[in-house]
Amino acid sequence: MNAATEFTRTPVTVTVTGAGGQIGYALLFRAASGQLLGHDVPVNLRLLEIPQGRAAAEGTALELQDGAFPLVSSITVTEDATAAFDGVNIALLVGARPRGPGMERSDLLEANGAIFGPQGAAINTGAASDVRVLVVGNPANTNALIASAHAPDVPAERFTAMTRLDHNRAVAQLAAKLGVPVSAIDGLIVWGNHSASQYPDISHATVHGRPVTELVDEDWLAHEFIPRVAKRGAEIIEVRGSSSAASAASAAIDHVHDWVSGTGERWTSAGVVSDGSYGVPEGLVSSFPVRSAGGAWEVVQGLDIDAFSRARIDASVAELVEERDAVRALGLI
Ligand SMILES: NC(=O)c1ccc[n+]([C@@H]2O[C@H](COP(=O)([O-])OP(=O)(O)OC[C@H]3O[C@@H](n4cnc5c(N)ncnc54)[C@H](O)[C@@H]3O)[C@@H](O)[C@H]2O)c1
Ligand SMILES: O=C(O)C[C@H](O)C(=O)O
Repeated sequence: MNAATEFTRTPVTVTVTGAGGQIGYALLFRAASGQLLGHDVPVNLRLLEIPQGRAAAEGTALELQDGAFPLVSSITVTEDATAAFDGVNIALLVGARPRGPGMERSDLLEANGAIFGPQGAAINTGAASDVRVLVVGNPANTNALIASAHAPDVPAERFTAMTRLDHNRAVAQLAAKLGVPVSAIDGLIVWGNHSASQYPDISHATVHGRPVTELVDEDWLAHEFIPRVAKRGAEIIEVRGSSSAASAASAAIDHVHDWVSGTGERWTSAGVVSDGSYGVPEGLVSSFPVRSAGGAWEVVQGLDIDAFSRARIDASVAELVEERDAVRALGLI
């Protein structure tokens, strides 16, 4: 729509599913402004919706046009996954089926399998060779596993799940407790599933280079910090009346930006396919401590895991194994 005539770079194609929803509304404007991929990178924005969400996505597209973003090369709204993912470089899979009244967890997995399987297949067929996928829609880790299983020609490490919101929440809680800016904290980790079983781990974290474990007590850690971070999604729903949206969009921007641009020596957390590191079964999409270099995530290796951490990592990974086994039993992977 807006011709990015002054940019000589080929536009990067960014597809957002669930584009008519809350997160889509917050995410697309930041992608349009250059915060996702850089302030010199033009973008083609593809907005994928289902019929019920189409009008909202069309409205968002009109507002994106009205933003007159110099980096936006084109805006397309579609209900066709094949068209949405044709040539896609960055796929942000946000649209998902929320748990409805009377729905069991297996119903939720099955309903989302029907979304993420075909979307994975459409990515397999049409995506650009450098495609990078971030799954935001819940249950994010297992949805990423499903999508990846339907995209055998795309390297599994290109499918990731968002645990950056959990990471950011943990950093913010710790910074508030210690009375320091968030930028002073490094080495924090979120392990496992994006669910209440996740383990926000401070045992390797530093503040201004000093170990955080010297500054907080175990009681606060076990009874305040860990449950507060792990249940923050529920707290937001209770206070706000709907689930986190702008903070989730912000975390998605952080995840993709760091993936593409690199983290340097700093760590963050991301749901990535396990290579067996830290005893997490190979092939599961689990949250790990990661750095990004050369456009690829790498798990930070060689960390000592104490008994307190081991038990919590194992519990969250056990939940991921259960989810994987459930979607396997349903024939979704
Ligand atoms: N990983 C995280 O940290 C995190 C954080 C917050 C929310 N979430 C999850 O993100 C998802 C989206 O949240 P939201 O607040 O934007 O929800 P929302 O209900 O406002 O929007 C979701 C949109 O997805 C659309 N949609 C459903 N199925 C689709 C499909 N097959 N293809 C394309 N679009 C489809 C719906 O029509 C709707 O417009 C939810 O699953 C939520 O639980 C994850
Ligand atoms: O917890 C939820 O259902 C919403 C989301 O995953 C969140 O972490 O805010």
